[in-house]
Amino acid sequence: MTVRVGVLGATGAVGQRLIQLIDPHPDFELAAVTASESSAGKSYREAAKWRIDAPIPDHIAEMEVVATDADEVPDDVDLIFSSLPSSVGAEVEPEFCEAGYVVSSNSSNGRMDEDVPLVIPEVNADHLDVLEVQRDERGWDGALLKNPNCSTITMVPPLKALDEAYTLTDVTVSTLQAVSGAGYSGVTSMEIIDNAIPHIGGEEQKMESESRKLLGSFDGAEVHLHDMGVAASCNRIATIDGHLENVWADTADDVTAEDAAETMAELPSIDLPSSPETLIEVFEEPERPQPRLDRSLGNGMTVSAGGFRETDDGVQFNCLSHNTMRGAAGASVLNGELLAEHGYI
Ligand SMILES: NC(=O)C1=CN([C@@H]2O[C@H](COP(=O)(O)OP(=O)(O)OC[C@H]3O[C@@H](n4cnc5c(N)ncnc54)[C@H](OP(=O)(O)O)[C@@H]3O)[C@@H](O)[C@H]2O)C=CC1
Ligand SMILES: N[C@@H](CC(=O)OP(=O)(O)O)C(=O)O
Repeated sequence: MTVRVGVLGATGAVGQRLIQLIDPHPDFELAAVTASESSAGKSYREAAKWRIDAPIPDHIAEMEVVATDADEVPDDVDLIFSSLPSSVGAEVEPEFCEAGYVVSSNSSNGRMDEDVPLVIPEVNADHLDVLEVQRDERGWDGALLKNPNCSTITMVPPLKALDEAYTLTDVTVSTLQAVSGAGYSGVTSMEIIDNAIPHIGGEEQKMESESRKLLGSFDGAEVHLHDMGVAASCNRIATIDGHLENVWADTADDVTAEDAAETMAELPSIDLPSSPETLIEVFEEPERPQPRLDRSLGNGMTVSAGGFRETDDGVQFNCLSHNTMRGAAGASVLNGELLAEHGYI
């Protein structure tokens, strides 16, 4: 089955990654690219400041960028990927859903809404059926599915492994986040070179709330948040891609460093085209994972972990993932594959 797809915000940092993933995708065919009014009417080549180290596929370079409006997207598009600034997403995503489009969104608006599923397919695919509640409540033919924040996505698969085996009680995390997370015009070179910035607006709150929703349970009517405590501290550093995180996970049951590592290495992946064969790559070397060396594992979809150490209440470890692949575009594409597998498109 070929699914015709559109990308909202196709010229941005995440939008370009979406194009890169959709072009060779076995089941998806790109049919529409949207951006702001200032890009509408231009060819994709003219509108996008292409920053990926592989050329823009020729046929996509010549596509016309249209305004981000449901009337501008062909009716035979089955699936929309959204990578808009969240203020724009909050306005237009519901309009697309109301017009009948199924939307897999990477933008942060609505992630904690009770009738919006927030999903990492390898972690909580069962939450997808929140869409039934959403359709009942909102009367949409379309649907809105979200993937989480890129820093949250990095730590949640390792936490899922620990929670299944030892039950998490408290999590503390400190991040070292790449500049691509802020988008192309997010931080200037004068701000970040020879520097680190110990503040990323709203990021800590997202990690603290989204992780509890992802590891929560869905009873068929609502998602109950996990009752663990989560405290986050977020920092921007001068890497291009790849968020590295130091995590302290307290558990109800005793856990050794070796057992924690083994539990993570054994967390299964799933059978979707964009899922990596190994979901969590566990390193024995204490200095791994590192952004430059490990962000591209599993085509940027593998999470890596290492540096395991027992603490008084649980275990400490480091983890890493590619923020624009596993943390953004890859996450949305994987959610699109899940929607197709479950018959939502
Ligand atoms: N970068 C990352 O690692 C991650 C980003 N995200 C989220 O993904 C979303 C996109 O981020 P990113 O790609 O980095 O952002 P960019 O700023 O790089 O791209 C934004 C995109 O949205 C379009 N756009 C901007 N304003 C409007 C508007 N008023 N109407 C229609 N389209 C508009 C832009 O078009 P134009 O080119 O015409 O301006 C561009 O295509 C954000 O919500 C971000 O928080 C989430 C996880 C990770
Ligand atoms: N804030 C993240 C990226 C991002 O845009 O996250 P969100 O999808 O939650 O808005 C970062 O700076 O690395």
